[in-house]
Amino acid sequence: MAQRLDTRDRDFEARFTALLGEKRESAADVNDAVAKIIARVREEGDAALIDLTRQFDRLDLNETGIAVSADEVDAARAQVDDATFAALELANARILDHHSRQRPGDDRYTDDRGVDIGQRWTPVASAGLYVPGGTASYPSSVLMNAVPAKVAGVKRLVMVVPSRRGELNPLVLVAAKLAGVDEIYRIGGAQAVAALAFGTETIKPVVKIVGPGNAYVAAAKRQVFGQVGIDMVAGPSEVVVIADAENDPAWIAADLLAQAEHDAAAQSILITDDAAFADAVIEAVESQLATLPRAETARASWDDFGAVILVASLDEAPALADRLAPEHLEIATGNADELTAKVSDAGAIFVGRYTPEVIGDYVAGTNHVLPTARSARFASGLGVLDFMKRTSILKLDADSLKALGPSAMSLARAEGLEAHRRSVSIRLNLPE
Ligand SMILES: NC(=O)c1ccc[n+]([C@@H]2O[C@H](COP(=O)([O-])OP(=O)(O)OC[C@H]3O[C@@H](n4cnc5c(N)ncnc54)[C@H](O)[C@@H]3O)[C@@H](O)[C@H]2O)c1
Ligand SMILES: N[C@H](CO)Cc1c[nH]c[nH+]1
Ligand SMILES: [Zn+2]
Repeated sequence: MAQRLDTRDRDFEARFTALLGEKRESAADVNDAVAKIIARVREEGDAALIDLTRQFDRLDLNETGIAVSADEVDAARAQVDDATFAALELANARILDHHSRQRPGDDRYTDDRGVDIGQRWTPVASAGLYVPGGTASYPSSVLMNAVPAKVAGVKRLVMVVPSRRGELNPLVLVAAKLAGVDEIYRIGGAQAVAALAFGTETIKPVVKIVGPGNAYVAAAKRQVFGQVGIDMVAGPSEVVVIADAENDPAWIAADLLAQAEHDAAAQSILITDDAAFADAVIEAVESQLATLPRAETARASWDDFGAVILVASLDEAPALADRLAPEHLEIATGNADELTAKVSDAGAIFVGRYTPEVIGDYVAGTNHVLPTARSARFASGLGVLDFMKRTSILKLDADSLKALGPSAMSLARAEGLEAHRRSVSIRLNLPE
């Protein structure tokens, strides 16, 4: 069962601090193994991909080819029923709509010294999208990663997805086509990340790699950073639910389990001001676990990392939420808007009793790739800006150079950089 805390207990601060410091990811050191895999892909290219895929995914790429063909993608549609396809189309359209609003604007103006100054946004030339395929497959994550890239204007979008024993979820391929992915390769793990970063005979390198994955994928992304850009390294899922006693305990229990079923290392936390309601939610979690297909995973997550925090007043909840900085925060209280305004550190906030986090996972339109492990204190969810970069633009004429140049020369002299000083003075015809 989840641990219980009460802000009125004398040991609360110590226990809450321990909860914040908890490491939920495997401590196993995968870095050395990943470094070796990356080195092999750099040296041997496709041959390393073929060998490592045989070893880790039990698939012979000599038989299937590394690339997924357009015919295979088209054939996948026939394996998806119409209702599921319609749901995918709705999700795609809403994610597209919402992310279109994130497109940044360029800026160009002339300041009071006559300097023409501004900034311009351009997309990265190519992006690699890692789609996990080890233990579960996530068509929704294909859309969440690919759509913002398309909205940003990325010209070449490359997807990698492991195909264990040759199996590929047809909905993943259908989602890739819907979102406009250009190339798909049936490889996974650190070798796929290395191929995207350095290229092989078959795969041209990309300039940015995004997408969630297991510890090997995360370590590989960290190791290739610099050669390519990466998004955040998102870890196991988490949710904090702030709820008053007016909720149906079964609804709140369902929300806690929706996160717990992702991963044994996922974390679900309830904050409430009513002890009897807390008991009722815990009871509902137990009864729902009895019929949950992924009960083993959800049970492990709830028992090992779940928590129920009792507060004297819900006014205490926003500060606790900020300290937890969760990936997802649900606020199911009568004054949900008021509490929402008081929280600043959360990846995404779901406001009110009728906004389960799961709607954000699939069809709301907001992105479900969000910062975990308290990184919402400094990071944001995946969005259009992750696929763009900003270039500043300056244009001076003789007069504006005369207006600004002398100050630049003074600062250059102060830094002992004479060539810098001369680069200005030579244009202003000033003496050496
Ligand atoms: N935050 C999100 O939005 C989000 C969404 C979906 C999934 N996820 C997370 O992504 C992860 C997916 O993990 P997964 O394992 O199912 O799939 P995965 O595709 O990330 O990993 C499978 C690959 O791992 C490599 N691998 C496995 N064992 C290895 C070993 N011993 N040595 C070297 N390489 C090895 C293999 O190459 C294999 O192809 C989960 O933790 C899940 O919670 C997060
Ligand atoms: N909740 C996950 C992100 O934390 C995303 C997801 C995909 N499918 C279902 N849920
Ligand atoms: Zn989810």
